[in-house]
Amino acid sequence: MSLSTNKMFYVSWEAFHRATKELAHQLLGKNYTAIVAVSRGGLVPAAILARELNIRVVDSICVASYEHDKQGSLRILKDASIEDSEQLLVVDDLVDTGETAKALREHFPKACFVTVYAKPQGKPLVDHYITDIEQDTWIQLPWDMELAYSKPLADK
Ligand SMILES: O=P(O)(O)OC[C@H]1O[C@H](OP(=O)(O)OP(=O)(O)O)[C@H](O)[C@@H]1O
Ligand SMILES: Nc1nc2[nH]cnc2c(=O)[nH]1
Ligand SMILES: [Mg+2]
Repeated sequence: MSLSTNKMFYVSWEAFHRATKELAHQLLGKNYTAIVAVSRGGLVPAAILARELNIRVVDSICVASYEHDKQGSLRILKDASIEDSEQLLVVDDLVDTGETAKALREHFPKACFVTVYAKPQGKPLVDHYITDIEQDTWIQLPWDMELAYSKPLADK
């Protein structure tokens, strides 16, 4: 979905950290040995999961989604150098339409694909996620926001 919706789900750094740690709890004890972060959104949860699960091998795959007529296809700008395996965690911040997840699952068919947030359309494509978000809601992530003054209600 695009940012045309006015339903927003605002995520603070603290809430993002808490939800990602909850994801780490779900993955603990499963013996993952490496992480591939789906850049850019997956970089932040990947760092948190690497710390919590004591995983020191962390790589990234850099992708860009096409817009307009080629919607759904994904361009790999830089591939990961880690091989696909059942001990590999592929991490993204969220799944929306599922197009990114679909392409990454094809790229890493053995790996475990996880996100922090999932919308209904993309949910079947993730192995683990923490928070359900409605399809028509835009997730505002903390790195896309800044603190700003808010007028008192009486002045609005
Ligand atoms: O399920 P989908 O509809 O494919 O959407 C999910 C993808 O969209 C966002 O990335 P985006 O392409 O905005 O780029 P970024 O991570 O570089 O910000 C998000 O980080 C996921 O990777
Ligand atoms: N920040 C953000 N990026 C997205 N990419 C696809 N869906 C979303 C969303 O809801 N929020
Ligand atoms: Mg992304």
